[in-house]
Amino acid sequence: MHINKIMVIGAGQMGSGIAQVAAQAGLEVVLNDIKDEFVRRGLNTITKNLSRDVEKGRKTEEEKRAILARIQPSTDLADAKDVQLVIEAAVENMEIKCDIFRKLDSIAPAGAILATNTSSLPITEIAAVTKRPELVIGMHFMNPVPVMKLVEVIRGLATSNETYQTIEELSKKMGKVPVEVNDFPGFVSNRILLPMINEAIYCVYEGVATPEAIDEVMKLGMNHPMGPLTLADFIGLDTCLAIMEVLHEGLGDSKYRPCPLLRKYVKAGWLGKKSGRGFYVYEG
Ligand SMILES: CC(=O)CC(=O)SCCNC(=O)CCNC(=O)[C@H](O)C(C)(C)COP(=O)(O)OP(=O)(O)OC[C@H]1O[C@@H](n2cnc3c(N)ncnc32)[C@H](O)[C@@H]1OP(=O)(O)O
Ligand SMILES: NC(=O)C1=CN([C@@H]2O[C@H](COP(=O)(O)OP(=O)(O)OC[C@H]3O[C@@H](n4cnc5c(N)ncnc54)[C@H](OP(=O)(O)O)[C@@H]3O)[C@@H](O)[C@H]2O)C=CC1
Repeated sequence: MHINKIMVIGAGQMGSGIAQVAAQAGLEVVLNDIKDEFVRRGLNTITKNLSRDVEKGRKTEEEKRAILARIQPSTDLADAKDVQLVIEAAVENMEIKCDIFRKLDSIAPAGAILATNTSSLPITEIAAVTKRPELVIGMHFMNPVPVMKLVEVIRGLATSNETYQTIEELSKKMGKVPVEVNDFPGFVSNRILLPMINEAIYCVYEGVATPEAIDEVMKLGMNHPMGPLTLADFIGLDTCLAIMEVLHEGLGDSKYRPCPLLRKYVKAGWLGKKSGRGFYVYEG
């Protein structure tokens, strides 16, 4: 299927990044969130990223303007009425995602693909709330989207080969490398990454070392670009907790139990970089 117009739902750190790379690839993008101020915040992030590209000589001012002109703000899901693809990147919450997919199923044209950027939630279950499960798929980008090469493409039980191929091609068009995985809790990326992050949080909880020391060990000792606690703050501690809950419940093994300190931080509203405080404090 040829795709030239898409909707991205959720203008947070992931949604804004996805909208940016899609517009850079020449697609018309409707960027949707529940409040206008969230859409504006997303557009500001995109503008900042593009301005940095212009400063570094990677894009011209004209290219920047053309990319921004392809992104249309929206706070109404009904704007999905003429798109060929929706990529949902709202919060990691099954009820919210199912609600969005139910509504989209009645709004988006027949034949439109409904993709989710979920980090861990079951694609098959999200697909089951629609009457088009063959057109539902996981399209899991990595943070920060403009920089990271991977898109994990997750087939639900009913996802058709045609849907898979369309998303595979589109990921390449967006400058990404698609990797096919099946629908299991946390897929591959977060099945492996999040237990490491959770274990790092246990190290803080049990007083094994300070957050700074733990991050130094993993950066200098394992050559990770960011230590696991910096990365947790970067992902968002609410998202990290949601993923651990999915692994714990979905795989039924106590080795995936979320660290109580992670729960406590999320309850306190310490969500990491996006809220100004997590394992570290962030200015501005
Ligand atoms: C939770 C999930 O479901 C899945 C996930 O996404 S898990 C998270 C996966 N992501 C990671 O693991 C990221 C790990 N961290 C890194 O790779 C690096 O620290 C990083 C790429 C984020 C930053 O790299 P760095 O070398 O430390 O910093 P910096 O020099 O500032 O940035 C490198 C480049 O990335 C760009 N960049 C950094 N952050 C960016 C952002 N948020 N948006 C856009 N571009 C960004 C910079 O402009 C810079 O570009 P140039 O070199 O071309 O000028
Ligand atoms: N953070 C990461 O590293 C990664 C996250 N993901 C996944 O991407 C998704 C988004 O994560 P992320 O961008 O980090 O989260 P953010 O909290 O940055 O952004 C989520 C955005 O969605 C909005 N939102 C909430 N409910 C709705 C709704 N019903 N309709 C439209 N928008 C809504 C939020 O508004 P409000 O602020 O009001 O809640 C917010 O603006 C999650 O599923 C997450 O698991 C995938 C890969 C990496």
